Formats: sequence, C-alpha cells, structure tokens
Amino acid sequence: MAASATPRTADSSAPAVAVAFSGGLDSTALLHAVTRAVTGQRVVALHVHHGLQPQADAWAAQCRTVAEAWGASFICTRLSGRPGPAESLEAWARAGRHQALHDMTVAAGADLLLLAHHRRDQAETFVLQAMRGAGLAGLAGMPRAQWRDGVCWARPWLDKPRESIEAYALTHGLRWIDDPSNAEARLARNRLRQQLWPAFPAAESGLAQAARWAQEAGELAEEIATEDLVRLAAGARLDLPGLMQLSPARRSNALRHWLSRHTAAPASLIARLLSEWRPGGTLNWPAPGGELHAWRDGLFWRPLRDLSAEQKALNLSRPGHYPQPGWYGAWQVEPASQGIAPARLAALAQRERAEGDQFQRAPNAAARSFKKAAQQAGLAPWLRHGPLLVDAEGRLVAAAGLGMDARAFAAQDEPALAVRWVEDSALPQSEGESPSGA
Ligand SMILES: Nc1ncnc2c1ncn2[C@@H]1O[C@H](COP(=O)(O)OP(=O)(O)OP(=O)(O)O)[C@@H](O)[C@H]1O
Repeated sequence: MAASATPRTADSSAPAVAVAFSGGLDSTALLHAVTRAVTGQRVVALHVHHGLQPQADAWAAQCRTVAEAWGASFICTRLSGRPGPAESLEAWARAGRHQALHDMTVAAGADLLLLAHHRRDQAETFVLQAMRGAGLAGLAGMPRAQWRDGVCWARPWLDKPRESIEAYALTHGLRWIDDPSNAEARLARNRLRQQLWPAFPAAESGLAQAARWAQEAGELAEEIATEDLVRLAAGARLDLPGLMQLSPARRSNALRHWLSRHTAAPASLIARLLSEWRPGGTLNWPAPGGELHAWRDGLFWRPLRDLSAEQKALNLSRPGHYPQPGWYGAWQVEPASQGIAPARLAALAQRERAEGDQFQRAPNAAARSFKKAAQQAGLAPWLRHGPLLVDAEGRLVAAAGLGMDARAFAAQDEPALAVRWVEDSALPQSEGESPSGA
C-alpha cells in the first residue's frame, strides 16, 4: 500500500511521544490525557486520512485544531492507491494506516507510538480470533507493547474498561468524531459489537482475561519449544527422529516454532509433514517463501531467492573464507598440493547450475552431466542447483558439495589453491554480510 506521506517534522529537538489520533472518542481522550501528563517532551498527534469518506478532510482539519489547541504538533498522511485484487478494503486501509503511523512516528523523531485500544477492543479481538479458529498467538489479542522496526507500539489503556474512557471524556467536556463506518453491519467487528455487548454487558473483563491466559499459555509454549529446539535444532537442521520422540502436542509445538523462524507455514503443512515422514525418507514441500526438505533424517529450510539471474564476480585468488550469505555457505580457499592456479581463481563468476553443465570428479574420470554427478554424489537437494564457480572463459572450476572440477587442476609443479564449499552451521543469516576474504 502506498502512503503519500508528507509528514511535517516538528522543529523542536526535544524527544517526542507520538499519539495515533483518529479523532474518535478513545484517541481524543488519550491525546488529551497525554498532553496534560507529559512534560519535557513534545507530543505529536498522528492522523491517517484514509481518503474513503467524504467527511475525511473535515475530520483531519478538526483533529489538527484540537491537537494544536492542546499544545501537540500534528502530522497527517493521506493514503493513496487502492486495494489489490485479493485484498479487502479494510485490510488495505489497515496495512496503509500501520505503515503511515510507523513512518510518521519516525519522521517526528519519536520511537514511542501510543494507541488508544482498550479492554473492550481486546475482548472483541479475542472473540473474533476464536471464531476464526486461531491458535494461542491470535487468542492473546493485541500486545501491550511491541517493538516493530525501531518503533514501540504501546497501548497504555488496554486494561481500561471502555466506560472509564467515556467517563473521562465526559468529565473533561471533550468532543470527538463519530465515524459512520463504525456502524456498518457488513464488518464482523461491528456486528459483534452491536450484538454481543447488549446481550452480555459484563463479558468484557472475562474475555480480556481469557486473552491474557492465552498470552501466558503462548509464552509457556514458546519456552518449551525453545528448550526442545536447543536439543533438536542444530544450525539449519531439525532432527526429525528426536522430534518424533516428543508427545504429539509438544512435537507440533516445537515444529511450529522452528518453522515460524523461517516461514508462515499453515497448520495443514505441519500436520502433513508429521504424518508423511518416515525414518530415512526424503521429502520436499514448498512453503511460503521457500522449501522444506526432509533429508537424511533432518528437516531443512531453504529460502527461495531468485539466484538464477545472479552472476556474482568473485576473486578467490588468495587463501581465505568467503561467505556467500544468499547461499548459506562460504568458499574456503587453502594452499594445496592439488588444486587450481591462483590466477585462474582471480576472475570467477558464481552462478546457479545451467542446462548443459558438466562436471569431472577426478583426472582419470569422464566428465558427465552436472545433474548426474550431483545425484551420484548424494548432494543435499538444495545444493543440486549450485552455487557453481566458472572461470573467465566460462569453464567450470568448482561446485558446492562436489568440490573442484578435475579439468581445472593446475599442473603438478605449479602453485595451487584448493577451493571447497562450507555450509553455514548457523541459521540463515542476514543478507548484509560482506565477504571476509583475506
Ligand atoms: N485514522 C487514524 N489515524 C490515526 N490513528 C488511528 C486511526 N484509526 C485508528 N487509529 C488508532 O488506532 C486505535 C484503534 O483504532 P480503532 O479503529 O479501534 O479506533 P477508532 O474507532 O477509529 O477511534 P478511537 O479508538 O479513537 O475511538 C485508535 O484508538 C487510534 O489510536
């Protein structure tokens, strides 16, 4: 979602607190309370103009007047664009609002963003999540505070009953905006609001408490998973026989947590994986953003990156360790009695396997298709595509997992370097690492 952010940065250099200010009852009360309570810090009111309602210009203007009257500076972002084909208007508006609130907070020089969610919002979130069959993370509802990309999103009133906020607003004679979309019965939350609270007015505290229990249970499940994964997950590998020895609930808990480090795998994938795997079995599953491989009793996650288009120039003419973060491994170069002439290693290209590539394992063996050589050597599934090193003339020099191509060997009396591929033992690293060749 594109947000046409033209935030106005407040000029004072004092640290700032940002308040997400829609102009509704709750955020009006919150902004009022914050401008009265905070001293020595700038208060910045952030407003997102969704561009969806005819009155939205007037709301933004009203929010500015109120914020400035209370001594806060005011920043507004108007969203642009439209929902994608598979996106609801609400999901689009929400994603755009979140991005705009984040960007405005940063532009205001703040790292704390306050939102006016309260106990009833939390109770409604719990019911909506339960109706979708959510797990503990969904049932836990909104967190009180959460860091996201350098901004702490905090909900100081999450435990406050809605009535107490209304009472505060009335006591202080506040005026607020009534957004008519809050009454649209088309939206599940509005329907729930309209029917649940009149029927069960006292349910707010019980439901919010249930969300807290879910949050606690979620933390416990995470602690257990962390303990299990210390034993079962080594580097990028999860030990499948060890996983299968756990009780069924603990097994899927550990697997779900391991997967969540890499991908948002649906519960159905987890169930399939656990039911289809047999000791020694090899399986491959696509998952969002990558692939899962069960291979040699380990489960591996390989993120999909479009490396096919990537031709990276490398100079490996000196001994050293040359990490290739996108490939989760490194080239290791050492002096050796049999190897490749340093000059040839000075201008290499690293790429994926291509149609027609051939590899020769030993001086007296025949060159054969790379694919066959990889199969015969029992290469891990993710190494069957490379990386490969080719010299300036396009001749194959080395391949991850297979070693050096014998056709590239230097003559007996020439100085030589051995090149081999070392897989990362750590979980996938950030992609920003630079090669640390000597
Ligand atoms: N358009 C917006 N601009 C800035 N902040 C917003 C906006 N919409 C929502 N928020 C923030 O998110 C919180 C929860 O959103 P929600 O949609 O429940 O609120 P609302 O009904 O628009 O207004 P309020 O919570 O102020 O009564 C708000 O209290 C506010 O802090």
